[in-house]
Amino acid sequence: MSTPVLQLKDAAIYQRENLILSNVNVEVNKGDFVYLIGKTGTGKSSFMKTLYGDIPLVEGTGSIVDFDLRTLKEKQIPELRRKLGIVFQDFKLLNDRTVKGNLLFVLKATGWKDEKAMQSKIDDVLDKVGMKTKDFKYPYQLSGGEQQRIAIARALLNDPELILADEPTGNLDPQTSVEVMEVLQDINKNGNTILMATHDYALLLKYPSKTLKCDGNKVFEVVQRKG
Ligand SMILES: Nc1ncnc2c1ncn2[C@@H]1O[C@H](COP(=O)(O)OP(=O)(O)OP(=O)(O)O)[C@@H](O)[C@H]1O
Repeated sequence: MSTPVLQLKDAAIYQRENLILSNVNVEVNKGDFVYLIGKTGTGKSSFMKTLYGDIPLVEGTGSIVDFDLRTLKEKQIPELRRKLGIVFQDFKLLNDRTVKGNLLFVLKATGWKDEKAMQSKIDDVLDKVGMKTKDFKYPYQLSGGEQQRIAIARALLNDPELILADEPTGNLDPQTSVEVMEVLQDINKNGNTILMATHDYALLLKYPSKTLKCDGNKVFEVVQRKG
């Protein structure tokens, strides 16, 4: 049986008073890898922002990792984000501390206290993204692809029920994009659910999966043709 981790029904998404997407009906189930595609300005980021509580949902219904987006309170947002792993195009690592420092910062901010448990979690997530030997480096000493791997490791720290990746390969060259995509594919195969916004059609062709498209203020599923 499929277990939904995200469900939007007849939802409308606004940026201030501007309607960006309407009649949005979307379901993402546990274990899925789902793409969200669409031309620039069609609402992919607005859609993602609604999911992590940056834009309030004011029309329709929406639930994500057991939070009701319509009744979500400001003070629940950190708790929601703890259950989500969020990966951005521009990595958003803290440049004043090492890779390990970046990961420790998130663990401490989310209530972890036991030093041994934190070290073991850091080793675990860095291993998953193939960066275990680079925990002493500063972000500016890493390539873009390596920085994105660290951002993915950071997203995995609290065993998220859903990973939201907004253009995770947007700042990377094609070869590095494929490498980062391989990491995302691996963690999906290991059971993580991923929703990834992208405009990189080459990745879609290379790694076909369920695809939602934003176009003309709507979101609909597109069927990818084989061959
Ligand atoms: N803070 C804002 N206030 C008002 N309108 C906004 C705001 N941010 C974005 N918009 C508008 O909302 C629409 C959708 O933007 P959004 O960033 O969601 O698109 P996108 O598909 O993610 O594009 P891109 O691929 O360029 O990131 C655009 O018309 C944009 O101008």
